[in-house]
Amino acid sequence: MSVSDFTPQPVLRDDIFNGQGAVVSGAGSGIGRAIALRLCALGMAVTGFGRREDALKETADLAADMPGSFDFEALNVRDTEALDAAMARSGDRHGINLLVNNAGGQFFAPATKISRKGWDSVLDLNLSAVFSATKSAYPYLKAAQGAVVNISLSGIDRGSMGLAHSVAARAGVLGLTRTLALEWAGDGIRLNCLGPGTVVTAGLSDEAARQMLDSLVAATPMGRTTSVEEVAELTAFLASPAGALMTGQLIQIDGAAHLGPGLHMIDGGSNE
Ligand SMILES: CCCCCCC/C=C/C(=O)SCCNC(=O)CCNC(=O)[C@H](O)C(C)(C)COP(=O)(O)OP(=O)(O)OC[C@H]1O[C@@H](n2cnc3c(N)ncnc32)[C@H](O)[C@@H]1OP(=O)(O)O
Ligand SMILES: NC(=O)C1=CN([C@@H]2O[C@H](COP(=O)(O)OP(=O)(O)OC[C@H]3O[C@@H](n4cnc5c(N)ncnc54)[C@H](OP(=O)(O)O)[C@@H]3O)[C@@H](O)[C@H]2O)C=CC1
Repeated sequence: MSVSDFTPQPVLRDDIFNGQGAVVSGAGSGIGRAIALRLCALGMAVTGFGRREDALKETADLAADMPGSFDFEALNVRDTEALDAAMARSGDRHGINLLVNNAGGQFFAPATKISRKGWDSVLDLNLSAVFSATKSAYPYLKAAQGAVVNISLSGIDRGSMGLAHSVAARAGVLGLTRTLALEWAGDGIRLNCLGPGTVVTAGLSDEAARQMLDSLVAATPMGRTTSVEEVAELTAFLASPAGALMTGQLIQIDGAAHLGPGLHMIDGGSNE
């Protein structure tokens, strides 16, 4: 098994985001925290969203000496009213040059074991909340000619055992991303999806996930997991002038897992 803590060589100028603002959901842990910290290191004023105030506070402590800044709002992204109000506060404070819709997750279960309520919960978190956040950030993104990065999964085009709800939601996000890339191109707003492969975070730390890890790595042609820093660097790249003509894309950062023998065939649930 090869779990990666690979840290990419920085490729962006240290002050590239000075004077710019971002919102990152799920910034209190894992991928979202790594993205928030990288943006702060590059001079961005970042607002983090998440339900757990203590986790967001830890991110704020880690960002304390960085050139940018980190403030946060403890909220549930599924609460549209709270989301709209927090987005407006952040936008009014420092503008929104970048929105990162990272908060998300699901449970592994075969479709026969997913109740309608379970389906609705996963769709609400991983699709509808992304729509709400993006729509509510629109005036600020337009003013800044900004960018949106939606954190998705790799391999959503070929399905994934045990993830019917989540793959359907992420495919919906890709459709939304491409449609808004067309509708908002005239405003100078760009939207892209990033599809990480397996990333070892708290979200993948339960016993079932740990047991799957060897198989997940074995099904990844490049033979290792994706590090949170790699996802963060690519997010920053997409927000930078280097990504100026990139929009409507799903970029899979997964060591070719989506092409390989079958991350998607590893069964996280069982019909029994
Ligand atoms: C093989 C390829 C692998 C590629 C790697 C993929 C790696 C992906 C990793 C990650 O995504 S990391 C992030 C991980 N973190 C999480 O996933 C946690 C996220 N979970 C949640 O936020 C919530 O659990 C939820 C899924 C959004 C549901 O929230 P809600 O508060 O609405 O839930 P509940 O009210 O508790 O339950 C609603 C409904 O769902 C049913 N349910 C919950 N868990 C299961 C389960 N394990 N199996 C079946 N059903 C489940 C629950 O029973 C409720 O339905 P009813 O029973 O009331 O009908
Ligand atoms: N780890 C992996 O292998 C992969 C992960 N992903 C995706 O990357 C994203 C980040 O996952 P990862 O960092 O691994 O896992 P984490 O569980 O560490 O991160 C999920 C984050 O989302 C936040 N969140 C979840 N639900 C809500 C909600 N209703 N309202 C507000 N915030 C919420 C959580 O904060 P809080 O609990 O405080 O609300 C948490 O910070 C997710 O969308 C995940 O599906 C994609 C591919 C692979």
